[in-house]
Amino acid sequence: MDSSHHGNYKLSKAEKKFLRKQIKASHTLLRHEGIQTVSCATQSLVVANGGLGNGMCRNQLLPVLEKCGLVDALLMPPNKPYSFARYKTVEESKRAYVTLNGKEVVDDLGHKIILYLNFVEKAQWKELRPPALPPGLVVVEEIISSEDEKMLLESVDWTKDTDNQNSQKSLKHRRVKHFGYEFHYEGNNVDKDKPLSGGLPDICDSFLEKWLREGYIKHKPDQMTINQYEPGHGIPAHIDTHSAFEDEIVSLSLGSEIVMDFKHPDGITVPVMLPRRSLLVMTGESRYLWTHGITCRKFDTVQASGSQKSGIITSDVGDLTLSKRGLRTSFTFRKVRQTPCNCSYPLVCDSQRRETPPSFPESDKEASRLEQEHVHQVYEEIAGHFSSTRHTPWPHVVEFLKALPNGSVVADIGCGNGKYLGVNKELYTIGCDRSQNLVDICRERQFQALVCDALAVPVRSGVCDACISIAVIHHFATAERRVAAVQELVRLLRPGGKALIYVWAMEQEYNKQKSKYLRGNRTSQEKKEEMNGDTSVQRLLVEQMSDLGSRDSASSVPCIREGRGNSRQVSDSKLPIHVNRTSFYSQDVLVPWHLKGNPDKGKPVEPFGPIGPHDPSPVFHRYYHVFREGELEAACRTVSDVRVLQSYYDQGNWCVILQKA
Ligand SMILES: O=C(O)CCC(=O)C(=O)O
Ligand SMILES: [Fe+2]
Ligand SMILES: [Zn+2]
Repeated sequence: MDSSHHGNYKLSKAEKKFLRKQIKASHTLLRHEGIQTVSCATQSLVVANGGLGNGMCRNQLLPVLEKCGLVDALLMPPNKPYSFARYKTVEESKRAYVTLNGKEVVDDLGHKIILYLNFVEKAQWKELRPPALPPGLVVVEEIISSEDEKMLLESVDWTKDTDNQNSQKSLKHRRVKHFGYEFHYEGNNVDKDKPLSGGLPDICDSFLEKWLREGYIKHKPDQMTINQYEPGHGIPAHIDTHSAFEDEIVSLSLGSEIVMDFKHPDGITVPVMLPRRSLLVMTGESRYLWTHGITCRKFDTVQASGSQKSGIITSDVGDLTLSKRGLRTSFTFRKVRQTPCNCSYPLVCDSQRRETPPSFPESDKEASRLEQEHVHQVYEEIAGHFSSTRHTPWPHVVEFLKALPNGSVVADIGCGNGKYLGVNKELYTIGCDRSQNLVDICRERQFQALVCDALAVPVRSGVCDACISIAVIHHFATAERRVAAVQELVRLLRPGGKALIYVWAMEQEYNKQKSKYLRGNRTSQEKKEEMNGDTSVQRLLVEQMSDLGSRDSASSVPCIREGRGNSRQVSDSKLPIHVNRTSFYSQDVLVPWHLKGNPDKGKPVEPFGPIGPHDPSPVFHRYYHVFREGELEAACRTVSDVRVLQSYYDQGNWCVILQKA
């Protein structure tokens, strides 16, 4: 049967609805994934909603497909809400197309999922993942016996109240216990002068001695953290603070296997299987440069055949499925460092910052200086690259602009490269930005724009019908300055005029959904934009198909992190450097921008430390104050003559629409 020919026979309402959705699935695959479907029958099908990314297991989908014929290959790419099936013959794939299209199947958790099938030329999947483990990483399987595992697990006493030593904590998404030295999550460091009494448990001693003897580890650890993860729990991506611990960090997995994600600063993610009773050894690059973390979820994407138990999850999408997590307890052993770290990764080394990072501003003057150095100057330097990553206007901003009456006068305060200036041609729009280079880009695009500070816009009061300020006010470094920026926006409005404000949210996970900023696993094209926090990257198919009964198993559990996710030591009032693509643990942060391209545009300075041989792209740090829920609204309420019409969360941002009285 050809999907485009349904003869003269009149379709029922349900059939029409199904057809619409099937066509939509095909369009979405093309638009977002570049997968072409074809109208003539072939041996191969793409099965939308039949993917690991929306909770479908290999052993659930395969029998369904096999009812229609012999399946040659079933490719299930990780985290994707679709899979590819190749049948032995076209006859069989046609049968599948006819019988399974629109068919409801039930996944592992009893959710109903409707499949949409389309023919493709070839069942193929280009794997972008490098086939190697991060350098310096080893997983030693079966390092202990089942009996020892049992004994170690039984030795952990979670009931004992050791609060006087402050070594046991119930964090939001796992339980922890510390030995030897306590790890302080607030500062991401240990107190070297205050070892905990008792040292490491005696029970660990014989194992450590044995691993030393057999060469799995080189140093005897003096600190241990026990983490316990229920299914759905996790640990945010982080690098164990360089200045706190020596090179070698090892973690023993007990009770259940789990997949740990390693991420390189360039954006590559390598998921690594840690089987139960295995020892993860991180040294060198894998310990110092790559982040490690465990995503909060109840299922992991694993190899179906089980031939290779540990290490990197294969890139063979013909052999992936989902595995239900169990209760995992890990013993992480580290050696506390007594001298500063001198690793070869200065960009991520808290011991090797050449200059001291800026502090939290104590006065308006300091705030202004911080903004100058870590907002204005940075945008001036990165303008070209920044602009090349900012194409797609955010839909709700577009909606706001399109809803304004024709002829409205609109100011875009902090217009960047002008991506909103031409959205609605029926408006009179003027942009302004603090960066000359960005304003030049706007002018090249034939938009009206001028350079100014958002605290002093050279426009008469009350002349604007509307104003927008998208991703700007979070760059002001005190609460007073942020309110003043709102005040200035309101000053421009005529009575009844409206303003739309977007600021970056501290909460990058909201309503059980991770923002695009947090979501990993992207393609190389996506990487370019995502690397520096652009939120306009392509949406996942699973979102597009949200009305098709899909669910995102990868983020089905809310996971607000307990304040970790950065490798830096946060001492006194120094601003912490945020690790891109991780949760925020501080509201005032420096967010790195990895400058790519135009190297001839003068050698930009590297603020904290030399550019190592490992990272060819200079890094700039932009200051941000990320807003907590309600904070933007509260700031707006202190401004007179204005009321908050609407307040909402949109893809990692807090947003308000104001109206002048
Ligand atoms: O659970 C694990 O294996 C790792 C724990 C970890 O990375 C840490 O506590 O720093
Ligand atoms: Fe760690
Ligand atoms: Zn270091």
